[in-house]
Amino acid sequence: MALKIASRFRRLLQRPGSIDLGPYERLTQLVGEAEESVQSLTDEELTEAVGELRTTGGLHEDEQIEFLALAREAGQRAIGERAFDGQVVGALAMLQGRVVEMATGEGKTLAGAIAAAGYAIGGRRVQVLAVNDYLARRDAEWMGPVYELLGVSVAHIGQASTPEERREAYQADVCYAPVSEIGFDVLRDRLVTDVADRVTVERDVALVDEADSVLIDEARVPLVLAGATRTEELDDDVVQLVRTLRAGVDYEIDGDGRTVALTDRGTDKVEESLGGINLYEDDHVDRLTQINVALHAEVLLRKDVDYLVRDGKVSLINNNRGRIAKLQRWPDGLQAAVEAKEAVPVSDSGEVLDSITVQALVTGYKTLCGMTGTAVVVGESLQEFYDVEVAVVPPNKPNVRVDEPDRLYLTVEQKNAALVEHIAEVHESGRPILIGTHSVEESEQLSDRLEAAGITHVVLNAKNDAEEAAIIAEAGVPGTVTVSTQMAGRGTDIRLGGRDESHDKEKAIELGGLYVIGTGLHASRRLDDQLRGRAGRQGDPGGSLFFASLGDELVTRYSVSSGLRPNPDSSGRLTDRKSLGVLEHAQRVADGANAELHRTTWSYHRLTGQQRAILLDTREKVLVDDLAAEELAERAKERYDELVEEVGEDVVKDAARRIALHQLDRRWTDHLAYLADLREGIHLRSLAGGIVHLKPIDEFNKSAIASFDTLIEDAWTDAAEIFKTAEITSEGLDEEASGVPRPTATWTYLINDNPFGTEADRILGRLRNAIKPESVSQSEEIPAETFDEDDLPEELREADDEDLPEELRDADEDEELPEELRDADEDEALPEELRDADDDESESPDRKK
Ligand SMILES: Nc1ncnc2c1ncn2[C@@H]1O[C@H](COP(=O)(O)OP(=O)(O)OP(=O)(O)O)[C@@H](O)[C@H]1O
Repeated sequence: MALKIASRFRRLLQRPGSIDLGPYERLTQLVGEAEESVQSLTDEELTEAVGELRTTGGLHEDEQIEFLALAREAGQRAIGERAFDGQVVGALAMLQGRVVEMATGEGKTLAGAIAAAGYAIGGRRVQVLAVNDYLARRDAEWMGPVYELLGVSVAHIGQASTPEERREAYQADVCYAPVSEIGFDVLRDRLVTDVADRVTVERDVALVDEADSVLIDEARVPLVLAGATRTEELDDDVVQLVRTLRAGVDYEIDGDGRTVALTDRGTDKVEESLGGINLYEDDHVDRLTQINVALHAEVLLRKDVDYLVRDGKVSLINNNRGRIAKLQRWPDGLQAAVEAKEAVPVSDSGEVLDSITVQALVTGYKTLCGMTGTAVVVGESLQEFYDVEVAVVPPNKPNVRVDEPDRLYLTVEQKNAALVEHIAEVHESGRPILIGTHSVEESEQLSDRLEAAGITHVVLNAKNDAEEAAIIAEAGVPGTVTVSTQMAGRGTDIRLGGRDESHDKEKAIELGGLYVIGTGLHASRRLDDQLRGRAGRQGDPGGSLFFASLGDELVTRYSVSSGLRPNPDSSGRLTDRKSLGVLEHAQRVADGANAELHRTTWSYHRLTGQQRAILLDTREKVLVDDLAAEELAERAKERYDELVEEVGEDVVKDAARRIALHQLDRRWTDHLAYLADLREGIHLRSLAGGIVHLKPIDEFNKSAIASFDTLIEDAWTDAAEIFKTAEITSEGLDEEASGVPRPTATWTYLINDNPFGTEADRILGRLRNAIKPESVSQSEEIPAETFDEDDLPEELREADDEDLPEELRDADEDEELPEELRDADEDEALPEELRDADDDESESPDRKK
């Protein structure tokens, strides 16, 4: 009874959303007691003792205790780190499929390695999902000696790994890899025509590092496999022409800054420049598409914010991480348009062969666990989407970091001035400062301001992860000012006094430790906390402070500041509760919007995932069995028998397999394109307030099911037709001549998705719809996009955007919205599926539609 009460009491003390750690703590105590008996073992005996625990059905409790005692000893011997109790508790929780919250610097790397090894000894195969190449390699190598002593094989994968290296790495007991690389391998394996070409293994245990980033923030990011079809070039005259167009006169930017379109005047100008053609005639559809795509690239995609130009190539910046996303590209003509804009060589374009979201990838594992510094606030989402619980492990030494209250200013300019002044003041004392910005562009602007103020500093701007890690590791040296985007150099320990703690560590402590300054609040408190968490590691002193202004994107997008009566002091600072409340409100709305968007996206992807599983089931039978030969022998019997006679049964079976695989893949690619169109059409109809009889998701599912219904049967019918006339000799099938060519090249990328398709999908879809209304069902209900200048606020009508004062350039968004939407707090006026939707990812309804 007493025990029960104690346990209830303990539960009450536990952080909300976290599970009770009591059972793990009791086991950890037993691990401590078992430790002495393993200390006398030689290294060989230790490895042998772990080997004896190897089993196939997972470790029982007493085996877990023994294993953890051995693992603790192995950590001590191999890398001089004896796992603290908290790390053992964390490892135990992960071994039971939990996501563990441990603060920065508490040693997640070792805790994760112990858990991974524990799974491996229990007969499971583990993939540690890292956030980038650098961390995958670093952790695999760092923990390598521990694994070795435990007799557990370990490997890692990075973007540069060859197929052979990947195949071998996946075979290891524990494989560290960026989540995107695993996803791309899964997609590529999906397309093989020979089983021997596969590299991945069955997805068994996923141990996710930075679990909240991967499972929540990036969950809806689709990983895409595209195949080359042709090189798209933009005509130079189109590129030149678009450059002469003027904002607000020849084209208008949509209220949410996400779409752009020609005005009537702009259309006239373009038509005239192209020799008096009518852009809207069927003959000029390609031209119109080119113009619109080029315009989008020219005015909406910003160099150094959306992409960087390096080594003659356009690299996308992953906005979630503020770093270059290698191998990413925009689909279809958009990439070519940006390449033309930047005058770099045009790369191949292609079609989407398959795609999978991070969430769908992760839910494909049999067991999921993970670790992060900030999990508990997304505990409910983790439960909802992945059915995993969070275990919050308290820090080894209490956190003494001082988090100062946010400093709010009226305008962005006032905030920036105060920011630089404050940095200068603190820097004067020599206290090490780490400044977190939201984008590479912002980092560079701040850098200019710091330079003007004579403050020596280093800037991390999306170069490479290893370099960033090396720079940020030195951020704790007195006198250092480091400017960094939120995620740059993450996973790197910032020690006071520098990487080896030899540069005035004592002074750094005396000065109050690392001081983290945020240049603006993030869309979620959790992201703020990630930045703060870089200071005050392992009980070190430290501090944090965020600056904000009512002009920040967070506020202008998600909150209402117009009803306020701000009363700033002479520096523009606001200290009244009501004004400060705006920040919290904006973060709450943004958080809610993201959660809703996540839910909606997932609902759109769930059916596609189920359909993919059905398709893959058939594909697998074709690949490993003789299903294709059986089907085609039945559907084209005469030809089949004839060919067997001519070239032998093995050749015919192989040809049948290749033809069938091609047709299944072809149909799937077309189906995906159809789904993208479908989402687009439904989205536009609901925005237009057209006749929508069903909820958008139901409408989508109904059509998607109907389209998939006959997909496999249609693929067989086509395959049989092709088989009848295919070029098949004793050498095998001539794929090209038979009309079943494989893609000449494939590449992968990832994009920020929203339920209605990627941004580029949407632009292209809209273009298609505007141009060819018959291509989308019920499209007559979709009004063509027209931009009526008279609807614009006076000062925007004729003015070139560049001529406007800065606040107006961005501020016009609100003005453009109908009254009831301007400050719409809970988005009541929006169509249901858009309520709370993240503006960043979805379109805000404006009156043009
Ligand atoms: N048991 C231990 N004994 C001694 N040092 C340890 C132990 N565990 C971890 N460390 C050290 O603590 C530091 C932080 O470890 P680690 O980088 O794994 O933390 P983390 O929790 O992953 O932090 P982040 O949130 O930045 O990823 C490292 O320098 C590591 O060597």
